[in-house]
Amino acid sequence: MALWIRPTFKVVSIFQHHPINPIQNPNLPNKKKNTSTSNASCWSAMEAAGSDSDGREFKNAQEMWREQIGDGDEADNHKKTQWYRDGVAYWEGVEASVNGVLGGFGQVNDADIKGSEAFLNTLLHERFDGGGRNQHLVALDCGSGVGRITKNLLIRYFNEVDLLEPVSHFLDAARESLSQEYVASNMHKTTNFYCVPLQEFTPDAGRYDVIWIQWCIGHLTDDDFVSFFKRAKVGLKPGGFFVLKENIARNGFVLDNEDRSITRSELYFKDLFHQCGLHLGQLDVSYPTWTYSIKELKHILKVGIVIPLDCCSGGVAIQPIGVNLDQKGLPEELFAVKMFALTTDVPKKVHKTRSKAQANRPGIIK
Ligand SMILES: C[S@@+](CC[C@H](N)C(=O)[O-])C[C@H]1O[C@@H](n2cnc3c(N)ncnc32)[C@H](O)[C@@H]1O
Repeated sequence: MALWIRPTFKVVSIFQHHPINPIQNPNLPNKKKNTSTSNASCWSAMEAAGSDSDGREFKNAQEMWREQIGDGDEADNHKKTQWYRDGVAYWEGVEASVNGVLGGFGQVNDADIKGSEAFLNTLLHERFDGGGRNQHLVALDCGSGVGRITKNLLIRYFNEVDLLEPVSHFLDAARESLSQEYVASNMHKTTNFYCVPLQEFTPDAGRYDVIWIQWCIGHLTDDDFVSFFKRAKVGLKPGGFFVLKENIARNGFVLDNEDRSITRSELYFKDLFHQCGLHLGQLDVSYPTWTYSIKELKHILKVGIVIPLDCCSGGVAIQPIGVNLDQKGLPEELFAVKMFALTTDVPKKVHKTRSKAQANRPGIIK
């Protein structure tokens, strides 16, 4: 995808609780600083100005969408159909390899998977007893490309993984490479390979513990984004959740004219989540991520703050990831990448007692 890499953008690493700063790159026109809070319901992210990959400015997302797909009446249907055709046609011209689906940045695969694994591992422990080890876990890998995420991550955690991908030569490559994984792990397997796009997919009710959507939601229009998540919610088991991992625009949005996708800002996403009736899940602050030492966490996540729990266990907890975490360790010329855990549960309030906070003694990662 041409646009998931933006060489002209300077990515400044920020922890998720910091407000989004305006674009710092002097090559880009000055954008108005966003003074709103993250309360999506009282601010319409779609009002924010955006631009396209050729440097054209749009007053707001409505203006851009009107131009790209029309106003939604019958006469405009062909425009929307063309939007999706162009997106798939772009990927049909890309080599079926990890490097191909990562836009020539195959080297980010390791950092991406490590960040995702830490995030997933923490979420599974938060949401399921024993991290779900004694349960039959099922995941859906959306816009799976050649099965990179399933092969390197999901197949190790889930008993069954389904893949959804509209580009048939990617899905064929995934099927082939994952058949070897199946031999290696007789407990875990890929089950269904759906060659359909997200906007046409409805999952079986209650099938999935996790629906993973990475680097593909930018192909969906806002309306289809919302209707996809509304349908997909029904596909979650009780306790199940979505992981959405995506590039984040500093402000508004950036349209890619080549592959017909948009990169949305965090506020834009939050506005859409609100429309979908989804909540950013919450993590228990005191959950120890036993699998990682502080040193490893520093390397993998650079989350800013870790809390040593007790000296004997050596466990550490990630300070509330909220659940919306920056992916670290990617080249600076790429867009910032965030991981969101989305649930249908209304978030619980986290009460921190003074004594616990004192006992945990937060330390800053440098
Ligand atoms: C940047 S690649 C990412 C692939 C995979 N998620 C990964 O991270 O390795 C984007 C993927 O989105 C897929 N895609 C394009 N349009 C889509 C749509 N409408 N619905 C679902 N996937 C789509 C492409 O075919 C491609 O495989």
